Order: sequence, then C-alpha cells, then structure tokens
Amino acid sequence: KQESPRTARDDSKDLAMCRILLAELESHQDAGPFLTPVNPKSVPGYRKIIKKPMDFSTIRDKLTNSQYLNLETFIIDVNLVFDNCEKFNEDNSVIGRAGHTMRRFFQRRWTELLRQN
Ligand SMILES: Oc1ccc2c(c1)N[C@H](O)CC2
Repeated sequence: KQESPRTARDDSKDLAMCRILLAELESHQDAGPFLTPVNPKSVPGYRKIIKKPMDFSTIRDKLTNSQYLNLETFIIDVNLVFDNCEKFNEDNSVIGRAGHTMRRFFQRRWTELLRQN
C-alpha cells in the first residue's frame, strides 16, 4: 500500500485569503445582521442563549491584530457567526435566511480559493 505523502499544504497565501474572504463577507448584500456585535442590552435573551458572540467587525480586529493562528481558526470564527444566527433565529425569518445565504456563500468561496491556491 503506497504510504500517503507526509507533505504539508502550502499555507503561505492563507493570510491573503482570509483578507479576501472577510472583505467579500463584509460587502455582501446580506451582511447587515453580522457586521457588528449584537447589543445584548437591546436584545432580550441573547446573552443567555449565545455563549460565544461573534461578528465580522470582531473578526476584522482579530485579523488586523494577528490573533488567528491559521486559516482553520479564522474559518471557525466565521462559522461561529452563522451558528449563532441559526441558534437565535427561525430559519423562516429575514435574519435566519440571511445567515443560511451567507454561510453557503462563505463555504463556496473558501473552498474555491483553497482549490486555486
Ligand atoms: O428580531 C431580532 C432582533 C435582534 C436580533 C435578531 C432578531 N437576531 C440576531 O441574530 C440578533 C439580533
């Protein structure tokens, strides 16, 4: 049986990829509910229901301050935005649908960019 080669993938373009992906998320027409942190004072129940709030501006700050170890930890934070949205919103709601649309968009774009790398 041919040993699978122990070669790591080339991660030298990952930071550039995160910057492209985040810019595309921030400028997406359905990005509105995800651009800034939810204000727990103005949304009853949010603080209790959502244990790890996340939004695109927080991800932007973390990326700017080199707080992502790698592509994986960046993708985990972006998916946290959409997981929080699914938990707090009905699928059949404006914000719920926006979350599903954005998650599908993100999933397609990062896999496209990874493949062309
Ligand atoms: O009706 C509302 C009012 C506020 C919010 C939501 C729905 N969902 C967001 O995920 C969190 C903020």
